[in-house]
Amino acid sequence: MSATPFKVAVTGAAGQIGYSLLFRLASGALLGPDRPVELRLLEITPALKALEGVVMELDDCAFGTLAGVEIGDDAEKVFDGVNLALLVGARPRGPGMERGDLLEANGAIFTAQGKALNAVAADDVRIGVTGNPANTNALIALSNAPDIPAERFSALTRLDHNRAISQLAAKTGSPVTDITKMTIWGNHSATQYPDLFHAEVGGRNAAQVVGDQAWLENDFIPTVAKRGAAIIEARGSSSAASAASATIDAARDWLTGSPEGDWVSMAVQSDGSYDVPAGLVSSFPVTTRDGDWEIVQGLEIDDFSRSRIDASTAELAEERDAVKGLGLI
Ligand SMILES: NC(=O)C1=CN([C@@H]2O[C@H](COP(=O)(O)OP(=O)(O)OC[C@H]3O[C@@H](n4cnc5c(N)ncnc54)[C@H](O)[C@@H]3O)[C@@H](O)[C@H]2O)C=CC1
Ligand SMILES: O=C([O-])CC(=O)C(=O)O
Repeated sequence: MSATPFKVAVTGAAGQIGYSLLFRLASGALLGPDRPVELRLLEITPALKALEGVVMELDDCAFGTLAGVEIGDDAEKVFDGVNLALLVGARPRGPGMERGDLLEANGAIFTAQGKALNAVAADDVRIGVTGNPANTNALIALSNAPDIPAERFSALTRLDHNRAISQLAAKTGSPVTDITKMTIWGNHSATQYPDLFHAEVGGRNAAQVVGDQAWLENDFIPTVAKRGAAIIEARGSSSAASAASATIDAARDWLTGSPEGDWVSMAVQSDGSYDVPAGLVSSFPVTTRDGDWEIVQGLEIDDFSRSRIDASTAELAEERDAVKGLGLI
């Protein structure tokens, strides 16, 4: 076992996602059984007591991979020397709200946390944003952390990616392990574009295997894009365990590499690839290796896909303009 613990910060650690995420991190789901993990947990002051209870439960699991836990309400202390920061803490939406409605309420959190990471995180830090609106929160955080390379920030669209895989597997009667090359383009919002034209089922083109454009347009895309709202409607609160699981999937693949011959979806700052305006944090197909990512190049984008990608990135541009107007970036 490598002796140096990998330091992982989690914000909003006493929340719903935190309650699922922390136990997976502590049990080695990120880097396996041979790498100890130290947890640094950030909460707002009134939630620290609840967080103490969660830490008691973490102790009670006696995880062999958990090298230590620190909690606090001071971002500069909690983020000191962290190798990975999972920014989860933010107010979730309720019924009838869109994720963009959270921009103002949550934007200030990511300004402060970007600054704190800039000041004290480890040189190799990677930052994954789960708190909504995730893409624009990531843009706020990276804009407030000028000394951390922008490519160290990403926002979570892996949950959408996993949802799309699950829907396609059910439709085609295939195991999820047969589905590859899934892509979520754009914003983690109802405008996102889950793309079946480049996905594969058992190595065959998914759109052709499905052979049903009406299902693709009227069923698959809206089911994936509105899954968060459907869960809020059914559960009374937003997805938590699946969001925690996707947060781990995304961070693990970022740090250890995407599967050979496949790719994953991550929202990263656009370099203008696929005519997504440079600077926006938008979801792309990416391959990852050793903590770096690369946008998959050369995919052919037909008119249908083009209009969907453009609609979602137009929404991201509006969100960027709104946070600019609020002085957050
Ligand atoms: N990107 C994605 O796929 C998904 C994102 N989400 C988002 O994740 C976020 C968290 O969701 P839940 O855990 O269900 O919410 P929750 O309300 O259960 O927990 C959020 C926690 O964040 C804490 N918090 C608030 N401000 C903070 C700050 N400045 N610093 C540290 N902690 C702070 C709160 O005290 C609370 O404990 C929400 O924004 C939700 O919309 C949820 C599901 C999927
Ligand atoms: O829908 C929400 O507000 C929570 C979320 O991001 C998701 O489940 O995708």
